[in-house]
Amino acid sequence: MAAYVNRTISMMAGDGPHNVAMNNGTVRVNMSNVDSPLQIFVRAKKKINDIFVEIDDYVKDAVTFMHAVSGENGIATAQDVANVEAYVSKVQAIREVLKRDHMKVAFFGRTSNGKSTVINAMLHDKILPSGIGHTTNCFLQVEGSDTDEAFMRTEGSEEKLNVQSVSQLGHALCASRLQECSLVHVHWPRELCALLRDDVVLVDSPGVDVTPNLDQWIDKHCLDADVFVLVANAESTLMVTEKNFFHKVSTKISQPNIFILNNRWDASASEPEYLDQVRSQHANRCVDFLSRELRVCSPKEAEERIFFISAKEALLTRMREREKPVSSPLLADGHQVRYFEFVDFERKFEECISQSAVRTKFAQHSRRGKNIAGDVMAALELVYNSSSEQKAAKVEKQRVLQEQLSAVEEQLTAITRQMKDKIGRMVESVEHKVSLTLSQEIRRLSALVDEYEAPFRSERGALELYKRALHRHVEAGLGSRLKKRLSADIGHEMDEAQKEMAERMYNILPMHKRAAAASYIVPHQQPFEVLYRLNCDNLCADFQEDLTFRFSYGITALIQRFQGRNTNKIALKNPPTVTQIPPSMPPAAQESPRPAPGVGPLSAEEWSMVSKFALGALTSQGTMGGLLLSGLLLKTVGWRVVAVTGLVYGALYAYERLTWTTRAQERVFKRQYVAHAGRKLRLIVDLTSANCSHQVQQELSTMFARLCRLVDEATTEMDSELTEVKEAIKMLDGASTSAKKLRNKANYLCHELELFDDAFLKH
Ligand SMILES: Nc1nc2c(ncn2[C@@H]2O[C@H](COP(=O)(O)OP(=O)(O)OP(=O)(O)O)[C@@H](O)[C@H]2O)c(=O)[nH]1
Repeated sequence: MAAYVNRTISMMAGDGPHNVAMNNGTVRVNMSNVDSPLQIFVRAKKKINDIFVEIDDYVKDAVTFMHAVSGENGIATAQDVANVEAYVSKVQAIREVLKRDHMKVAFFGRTSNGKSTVINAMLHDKILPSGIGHTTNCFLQVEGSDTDEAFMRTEGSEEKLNVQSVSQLGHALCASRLQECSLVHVHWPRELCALLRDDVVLVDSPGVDVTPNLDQWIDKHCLDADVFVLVANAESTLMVTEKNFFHKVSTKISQPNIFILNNRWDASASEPEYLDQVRSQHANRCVDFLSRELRVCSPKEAEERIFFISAKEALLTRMREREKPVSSPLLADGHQVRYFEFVDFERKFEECISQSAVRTKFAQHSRRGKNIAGDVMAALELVYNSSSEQKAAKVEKQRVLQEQLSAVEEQLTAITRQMKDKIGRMVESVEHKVSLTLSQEIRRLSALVDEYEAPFRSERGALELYKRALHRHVEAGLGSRLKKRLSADIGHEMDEAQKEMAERMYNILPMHKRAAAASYIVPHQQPFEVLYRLNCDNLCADFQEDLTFRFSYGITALIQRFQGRNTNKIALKNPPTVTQIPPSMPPAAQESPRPAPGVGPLSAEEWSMVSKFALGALTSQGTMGGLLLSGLLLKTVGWRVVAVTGLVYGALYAYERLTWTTRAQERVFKRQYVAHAGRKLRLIVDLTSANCSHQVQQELSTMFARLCRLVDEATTEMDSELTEVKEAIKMLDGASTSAKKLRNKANYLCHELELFDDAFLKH
């Protein structure tokens, strides 16, 4: 009772939630809901919706990111992507639920206690059918419509029905009755009602005394209700059927918020003498019911949830206020107090439903939002760690590659320089060796020619055949000798040089390229052979033998011998260079007369003139010279000495003439051939040795170039690998930065949800 008085005084003083003004006995209530406790729910809903929009964007960004770092990039697996992707639909589902989230209040009570009238009063309009007897046939849910249009829909149907038909459909007396458990949605323009505007949904029910299916009701219509209002009849008292219903509710719902309205309190105006006692009796029973029987609140809290009202008067007042036509009689005494209590109920109800709905609906959303952000953050954390680890590994690989690359380049430069020097030295050495060996072989050319033993005939045709065969013999003999002396030696040196080259290159090559270089280290199957061409046919094409018989002691031979000795003396005074004349010439070669023009006491021309003169003088018979010379000799040595000398001379001549056989001719031929071929071969010593050294240079340079190509391929591979590594580092850097940003955004979202909890859930 004290609470009732205090509440009434408070209301009268105008410090209630709605501004109240008295005007000619009519109560006016400010319809503005700016200060309404329902705004807590409205603001909370808006806030959590906004946060979930951000979570939605965040999860989509995370999915895009995960796709980008999966697949070829290999930072995230397909499973990681799928895990994050699953949150997109989850967030969408929560957003859908959030859109539909509202504050639901369900009205229960016996038939004709005035449930529909209470709802109509709260909505400031006569929306639901009411009347004496059993009126409400099914569950009627009044909710806000986003349009100006008022309409209704039956359960499971999208068809919009005229709202006027609610009085038929929901009326128990209507012919087309619905099942009592079925639900009819009544959509009423939000702008016409503050409660609906603030997402409050009011559910009217048939009387709890008209059905045995209370469990079905509860399962279908009560589990998501934030507040229950028991509309009792103040003219009687709480009935067992009503109590039973709420006992069932409290077994299925933990700590339901229950308000008890003792309606029809206007009846007390006709019996004012028992007003306080009846009120006190009702109040005590209700407090006892809530606190002791149902145990849903303390007795003190229960006192705050029990009201004595007249819904009929409240509705009438509000209809008048809105200047709606009403056919109601004059209001009974005390109607203002009852109206204030009705308003007080609304205020308490709003506070309760707002807080309850925020807690029951948004707490779980907030929790799920944090879980989602946390899970996505964990997935991103893994990506961040993975990308950071991979990046560190790539940076290390980049460092190693750069070091390898510069080491290979440095070593290649050094090896190239050293190999160039080595090849140069080898080329010089081979040139010298070939030159020396060929010269030595030329010196023993006479032995080689003497070894040739084909039958010799001086006839022209046979002689030509003999010459050609001799050319081939010399070619083959010289060739095999050179080959024997040079190839093995130079080949060995070549092998050693090539082996060294390959080994040094092998060491700077990466492992997978070494096999190719290793093939060069294996000694050659075919030994290196020096290639040269001694074409005696061409070389000695101008060889012209002279097989004419010449007496050794003839005047001409003597003069020539004398001339040759002098020439030799002259030649010895002016020794030839090594390349011109080898140090030890074969005797046959040395016998060959060589003119030495412009040296000595007599020039070659002078000697020629003298010999011609002498010959001319001695060989022309009957000339004055011959006579003179004969006379001079006879006079000086006597005719006997002349005769003996002539005899010996003639004998010598005869001997030589007789021994001028084919064999002797062959010897002369070979001597002439050796002299000529030796001279010609000496001319090609430099060329041949240069060719051989060039061949060696080619061989070594080609192999070195091949090895360099291997190194080049390796460095190219390393370069491209380095480029790939750099690109991977760039990608991983971007991935870890993005993962970090997204991870931080999850922290921000969790923080936002914490702020939401602080603002709306922790009071
Ligand atoms: N005197 C008086 N009559 C009321 C009050 N509230 C409702 N009534 C009347 O009681 C009758 C039943 O009201 P309803 O609102 O239809 O009652 P209900 O609980 O919805 O009834 P059902 O829909 O049948 O369950 C109507 O004639 C109302 O005018 C009230 O506070 N005082």
